[in-house]
Order: sequence, then structure tokens, then C-alpha cells
Amino acid sequence: MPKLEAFASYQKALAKMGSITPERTNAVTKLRNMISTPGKIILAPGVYDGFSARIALGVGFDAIYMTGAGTSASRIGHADLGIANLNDMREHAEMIANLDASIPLIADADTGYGGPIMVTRTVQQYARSGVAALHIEDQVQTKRCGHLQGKQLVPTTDFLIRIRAAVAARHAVGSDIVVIARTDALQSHGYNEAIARLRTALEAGADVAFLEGITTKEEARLVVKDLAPWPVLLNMVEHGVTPNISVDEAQDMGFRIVIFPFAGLAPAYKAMKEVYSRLKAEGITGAEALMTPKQLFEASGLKDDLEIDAKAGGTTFAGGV
Ligand SMILES: C[C@](O)(C(=O)O)[C@H](CC(=O)O)C(=O)O
Repeated sequence: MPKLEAFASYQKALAKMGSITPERTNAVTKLRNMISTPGKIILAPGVYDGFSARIALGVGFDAIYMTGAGTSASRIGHADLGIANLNDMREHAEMIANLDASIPLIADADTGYGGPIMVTRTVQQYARSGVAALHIEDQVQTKRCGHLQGKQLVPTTDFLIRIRAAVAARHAVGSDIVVIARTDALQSHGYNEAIARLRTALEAGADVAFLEGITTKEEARLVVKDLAPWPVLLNMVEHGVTPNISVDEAQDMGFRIVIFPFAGLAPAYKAMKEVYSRLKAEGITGAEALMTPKQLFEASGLKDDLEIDAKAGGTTFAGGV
């Protein structure tokens, strides 16, 4: 391969890993372009760690979604109760965003992890880490999953302060990161209050609205209509409080983004539980249908890594692995 061509391909491999900036800007721009494409719906499956992200990236989606619930479960082994902090979430998001920096990562940012100064740090750190969009909500700091009972909210003014801080923060770092305003007000304050909160947040500069815990298809249709022309995200937590709405249905309703937070975590739980239980009971995993170690590593970017090593002139893996 001529030297220049080899260098370009080396740069491309590095860019894919997020080591240089153009692809990162692309992910945000790409996401913004998709959001502004009329009729387009962005489907983002939930990923909760590097492996699930690799698998989703391999299947190929417009974007991927880093679930806070899944991050909490996989990174710190806790339920979604506001236990994962900014550092846990940001580090996780940075790793995931840079597995393939050309695919936009939408990441959960919970409450923004404190007052306006913390929200500013959150947005700036997420943006610098390569995250393309983040959502900030109006629950109290000791938050809980939006599909659990007993949620408590901050007053609208405090929610607005969070959103204002988020919008100002992205300008300050020269980022175009997409700010998604999420309200959890539906459960305790009702539909009208929830819509009013979202409208205020959008008027303050948020790009996308997220009504958490939609309980009926009628409500789903209504939120899109009531907030038009602003883009609205649908959180498709299966077996939570929201009825099952397929991607096609969500598109017909006019949603612009749909996330399936537990698309990876729920089946992973079931599969692991079964195999661990079989191992304990029978002394064998029964893994006949599972992959070889090499195939598993290929799912984790083995080929890309070997290519980087070889292109840089490394000889460690020259004989194959
Ligand atoms: C979207 C969400 O914030 C997440 O962490 O993925 C959760 C999902 C869940 O715990 O059901 C939420 O809806 O609060």
C-alpha cells in the first residue's frame, strides 16, 4: 500500500476509536441532521457496557443509548436509585462513545448531578468525552428509575435552572451536544404540568423533549402533537408503565427518537442467570452453542485493534492470534 494511503487508513482506524476529533464532531452533527430530517425516527438501543455497545454497533443502528439504569447495574452493581455519580457515568459514556466515534451516543445524565455548577461540569465533560446527546431531568438528586413509584420532583424553576445551565455549558465548550429535557412530572403532577415543564425547558434552549413514564398510547400521540414542531423522544421501557409501542408506531405518532433502554440488559440477565444456574446445578455451562474465545474477541473489536497495531508497524501480533 502506498505510504500516504496507509497513513490515511491508519488515521481512519484511530478516528474510529475517537483518538482524533473530526469523527466526534460528526457524531453530533449526524445526530442533529437526523433530528432535523422530516419523518425520520432515530432508533437507539440501550447499551450498558462496552460489550453490549460493541454488539449493538455491530448490528448497526443510527445511534446508541447509554442507559443509566444499565450503567448503574453493570458498573457499580446497584439499582437505578441515583447512586451512580458523574464520574461513574462520564467514564462509562466516554468509553462507549469512543468505540465507534462516528455513531452518535445518547447518554443518560440523570439530574445533572447537582446544582447549576455541577450541571455545567456534566455537560462539558460529556461533550468533551464524545457524547452526542444527553438527557437531564427534574427529579430530586436522590432520584429513581422513572418507571418506579414515589418519584419526587424539584420545582419547575429548579428544573429550568438545570436546563439553562446545560444550554450555556455547551456553548462555553464550543460543543453542539444535543440537550434533551426530561420531565418525570406525569406520575405525580399530571399531563398538563408535565407538558408545561417541557415547553419551558424547550423555550430555554433544550433541543428535544422527553416525557418520562407515558402510560397510554393516547398520551404518546398527544405529547408529540402538543409540543410540535419540537422533536420528542419516546422512552420504550418494556414492562414498565408504558404500553408496548413499536418503532413503526412511534414513527407514525411523530416521535423523532426512540430508545429501548433494556434491549441489552434484560436478555443478558436472563441468559446469564440460566447459564450460571445450570453451571451450579450440573457442573457444566452447557455452552455448546456459545462462541469460541476468538469469536467473542472479534465481537469486541479484535480486528480493528490488530489493524492498528500492524499499521503502526507493530510485530507482536504479526503471526496472528
Ligand atoms: C431511561 C432510563 O433513565 C435509563 O436509565 O435507561 C430509565 C430506564 C428504567 O430504569 O426503566 C428510566 O426510564 O428512568
